[in-house]
Amino acid sequence: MNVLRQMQSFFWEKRSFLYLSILCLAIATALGLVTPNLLRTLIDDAIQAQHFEKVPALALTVIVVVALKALMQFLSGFFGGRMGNYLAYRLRNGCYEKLQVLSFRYYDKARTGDLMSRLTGDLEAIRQFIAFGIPQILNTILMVVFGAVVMLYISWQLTLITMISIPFLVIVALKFENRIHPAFQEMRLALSALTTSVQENITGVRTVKSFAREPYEVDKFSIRNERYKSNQIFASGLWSRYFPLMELLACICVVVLLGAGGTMVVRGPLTLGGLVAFFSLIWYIIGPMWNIGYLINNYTQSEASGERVMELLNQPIDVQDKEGAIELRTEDVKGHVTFENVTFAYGNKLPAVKDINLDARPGSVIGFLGGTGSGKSTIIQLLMHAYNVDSGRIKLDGIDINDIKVQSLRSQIASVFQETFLFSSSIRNNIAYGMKDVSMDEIIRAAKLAKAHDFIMEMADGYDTIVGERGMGLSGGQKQRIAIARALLKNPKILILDDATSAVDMETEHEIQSGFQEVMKGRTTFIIAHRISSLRHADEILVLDEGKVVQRGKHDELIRMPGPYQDVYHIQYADHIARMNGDAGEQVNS
Ligand SMILES: Nc1ncnc2c1ncn2[C@@H]1O[C@H](COP(=O)(O)OP(=O)(O)OP(=O)(O)O)[C@@H](O)[C@H]1O
Repeated sequence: MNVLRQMQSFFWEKRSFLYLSILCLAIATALGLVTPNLLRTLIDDAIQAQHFEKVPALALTVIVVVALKALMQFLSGFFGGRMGNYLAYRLRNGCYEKLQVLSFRYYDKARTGDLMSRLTGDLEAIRQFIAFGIPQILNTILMVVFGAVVMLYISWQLTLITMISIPFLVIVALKFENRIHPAFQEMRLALSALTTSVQENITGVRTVKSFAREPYEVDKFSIRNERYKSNQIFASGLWSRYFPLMELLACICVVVLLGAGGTMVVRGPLTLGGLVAFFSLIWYIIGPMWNIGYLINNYTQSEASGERVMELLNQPIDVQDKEGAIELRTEDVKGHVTFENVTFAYGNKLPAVKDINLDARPGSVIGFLGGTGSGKSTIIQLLMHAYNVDSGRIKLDGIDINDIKVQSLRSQIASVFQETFLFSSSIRNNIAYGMKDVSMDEIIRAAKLAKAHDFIMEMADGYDTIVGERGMGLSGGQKQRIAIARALLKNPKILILDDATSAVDMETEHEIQSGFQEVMKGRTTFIIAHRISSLRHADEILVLDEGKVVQRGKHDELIRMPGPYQDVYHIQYADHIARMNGDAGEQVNS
């Protein structure tokens, strides 16, 4: 119920649906109690008293009551369904919006499958509970309470016998619930393992095939499938034992009641009509009793689902706008980036970057070089305010980025990452991603600068070609060129190229970079590269090792300085250096 209270804001606007659903249900329950009484009147006052002229009117009343009851049940389901759908719709939107604003720190730990199941399975459980669970629980309470009152009115002795048998029914229902609940949970886990293996197999189909692991994958799937099957068989075994047992208990109760009730009719304190009415009421009470286990299960499951959804919605946002944060005006932004003694660690790990200082003047190009895990990407993430720094400050045009609205800061930055993500949409939409009112000419211009135009035009549908999930159907280099076009179209003040040209050949890299130089004039650019050729023209190169800057300077200075930069240069330019030395030797000899 606490969860429901937390969800209040999501359904409060349409609470009238819930009230209407409950009202219709209460009317349906009340009408349900009328039928046994009509039966009693029919038998006692019409048939036994031989007033047969009353029969048509009574029969008609029964039909009207039953029809009205059906209408009320329909309306209760209709309004409950509306309410459940509305709540699920609002929660789904709320969760998705939350996913957009959650910080990178959350995504570092989040699992895709888990988030997907919150937005689908858990929301569906909540919807079902609101639409059907709540009305059913109320229905059970109303039926048992009102049914018992009417039964007491007919015969307190028979009611007493019924009440003695009810605890047995409830105990069996709860025992069954205790066993079926873990079985269902186990079944959910088995199903989730099964779907994960299908999902991973499809996503990683190339890896599976290249390692010829198909038989292993089939075996893995078979084991999981077997587990799911066993769980299902176990659960259906429980069901098949439960219902006959409940039926048996109910029948014993009916037999005892028949004996006692029959004796009472014979001896006189109960009329025949009263006995028939009592018996139809018995099923009125026993039916909901059978469902008690299911209802408790439904409630606990939806509560757990509600908690999982609320946990997502209540997730603290690590990076968010401070009160009074500034909205940057694009035309005023110059792109002057400074890092002052910046240190940052992911979680409880050792710092990923330590004491970083840099001063990137507007329009300058800053390069980063360093081994894997040396902290290059982390510096870029911090500049985008993906995480809060642990100490030090990052400034844009002299303003601490903590004082700038996150969206406003990021809208000044365009990045091309090592791994290009393309959406399953047209190439045109992928290039124009996140931009409004972009003309086709602008898209083509950006694609030409990124050297993507020619290969796009070779495709059957050109810019309207739909790329598959994650850019399937395009080569790594082609994907990267589309990502570069996307960044160029944004025309940012700050451009980040995180190993952006790693998937294209040297010649294309050179071509793209000459395009960059043309377009990036007057913009601050950060380049992470493993190839020295990408960094040659940088105004300053920072060489990183284990999160610290170990060398800095321009290319020409660094190649003369013994150290990691020179080592990399020697490795990458061995041929060139040998050739240069050869030429120099020949010149000396001649
Ligand atoms: N999301 C993360 N959560 C926890 N630790 C991380 C995360 N991202 C990076 N790290 C750690 O931070 C350190 C620096 O990583 P970073 O990605 O900045 O290196 P890099 O120089 O860009 O490496 P590469 O060239 O391989 O991309 C590494 O030790 C890495 O394991």
